[in-house]
Amino acid sequence: MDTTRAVAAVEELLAALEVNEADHTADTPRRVVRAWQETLAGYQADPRRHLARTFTAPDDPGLVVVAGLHLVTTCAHHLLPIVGRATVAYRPAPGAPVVGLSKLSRVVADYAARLQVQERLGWQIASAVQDCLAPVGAGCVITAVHGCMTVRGVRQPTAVTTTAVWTGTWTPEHPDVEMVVAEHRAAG
Ligand SMILES: Nc1nc2c(ncn2[C@@H]2O[C@H](COP(=O)(O)OP(=O)(O)OP(=O)(O)O)[C@@H](O)[C@H]2O)c(=O)[nH]1
Repeated sequence: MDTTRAVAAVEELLAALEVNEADHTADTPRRVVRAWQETLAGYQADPRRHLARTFTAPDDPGLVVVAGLHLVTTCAHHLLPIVGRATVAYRPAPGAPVVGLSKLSRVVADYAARLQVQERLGWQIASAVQDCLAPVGAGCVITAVHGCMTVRGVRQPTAVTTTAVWTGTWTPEHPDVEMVVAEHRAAG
């Protein structure tokens, strides 16, 4: 990120919006750029790196579901927050290794630290698990509230959006998928 240019751009934005709240906005350009550096940190490295370290597992480790992951990302269309929760799941292939559970959360957080649309975010997460671990199936369910639908525009403060992506042999009718969806619901 070109921070000097970004600070100048926010200064220009405030000037163009004709807002000046004296000492309250004097340092706002620098604050805003620091916030964006944090918000967009996911562009700095490949989120899939978190799936490189694996551990041996039983021949048939069964279904792995991590539900209730807190999710904050940014709408690519309006630059407003999307806040919700994600569930990541996979069924390791027989004899295949597994990853540390926290790494699934790290993958979610890294892809979320980019400008996103919800469908693509879920697809990127599920695809990372599928491509890196080659499981029988993988999936990602996201339920989120979009700032662009709540604080502006259609102003629907109670609207929540749920998206689901399945990869490998998983289809919406697969029994594993039913359990993943149930766990996602149960996680609130
Ligand atoms: N599919 C999808 N759409 C999204 C997501 N986030 C925001 N949007 C939508 O992106 C669309 C952008 O539409 P535009 O007509 O270009 O923008 P707009 O005039 O601000 O649209 P309104 O929100 O209807 O006022 C809106 O319908 C948003 O609701 C997302 O994650 N997935």
